[in-house]
Amino acid sequence: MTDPVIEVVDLRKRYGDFTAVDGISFEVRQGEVFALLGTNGAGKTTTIEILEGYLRPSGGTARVFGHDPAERGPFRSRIGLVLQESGLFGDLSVAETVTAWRRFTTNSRSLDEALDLVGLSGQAGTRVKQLSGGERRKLDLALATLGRPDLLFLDEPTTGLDPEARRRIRDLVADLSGHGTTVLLTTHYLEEAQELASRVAIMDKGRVVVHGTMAEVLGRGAGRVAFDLPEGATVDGLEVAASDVLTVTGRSCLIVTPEPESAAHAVLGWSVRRGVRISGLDVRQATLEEIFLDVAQTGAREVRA
Ligand SMILES: Nc1ncnc2c1ncn2[C@@H]1O[C@H](COP(=O)(O)OP(=O)(O)OP(=O)(O)O)[C@@H](O)[C@H]1O
Repeated sequence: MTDPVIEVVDLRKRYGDFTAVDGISFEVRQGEVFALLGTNGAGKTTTIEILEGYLRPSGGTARVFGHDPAERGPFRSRIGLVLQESGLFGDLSVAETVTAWRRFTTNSRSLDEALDLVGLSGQAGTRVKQLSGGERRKLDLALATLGRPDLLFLDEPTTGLDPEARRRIRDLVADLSGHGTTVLLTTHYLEEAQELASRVAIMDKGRVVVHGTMAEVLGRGAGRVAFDLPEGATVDGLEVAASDVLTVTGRSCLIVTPEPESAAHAVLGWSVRRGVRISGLDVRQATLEEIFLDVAQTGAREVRA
């Protein structure tokens, strides 16, 4: 296997007495989209800023392409950044901004290609200060991808965007990843992370509490089996496993279960035996959002997939 693009081992960051990052470890491998998720204040931005070389850790190690991220080496030209706050000159037009950045970017995309990539061609002449919040994020992304980086840090790249713009950015990230770009993504849109990321870490209070491939992480959460009873029927005789929780609200039934397939078998067997014609049977794994909410509610409970 190739060396990891990012390697974090027992990383710590203290601000005075406060520990913002409390001994986290993870790896990001070449070509993957890695989602670093967490509650507000969990320590994601602090971690990213260490990886970007803006902050020094208080302990542990962080390596990017095998280097200390604070080094000013040539490896830095392989990295693109979209920060939560970007400092651009409001009086320049979009085209002037991209043109200025092209001057100090090696192997740069053309102006037209850069704007087309993020859907900003129609705003080439607009001043930066007149862009909407979403258009501004698109410009950030155009600048971050101008030099065709091997590694892209995306800190909440779609915050404030409308659904169509978010879809476009999602497609762009998937496309960049498909062409070998490694992406470290933070977002509060969990369905976005679930769609894009192949691996995920969820942070809470400075610690990584869930970590693994997306399939491993989703497989650890409780799944759902839902169905509707016919008029007048009850769930009498339906036996669920000890780990399952069955809730009946009117005619709607929901089983929360670590084994959704087995629970669905039990429901179907019961329905045939008893002659109860159920409808709307829906069987699914936990979503990333449900797992995230579980983390947020139960706090820092070390779960490693
Ligand atoms: N310079 C600083 N001095 C003191 N505390 C800080 C400093 N920067 C961040 N913190 C604290 O460290 C904690 C982690 O902050 P961080 O910005 O990394 O969280 P986050 O996971 O990115 O949160 P969000 O999702 O809200 O952006 C927070 O409690 C924050 O208040």
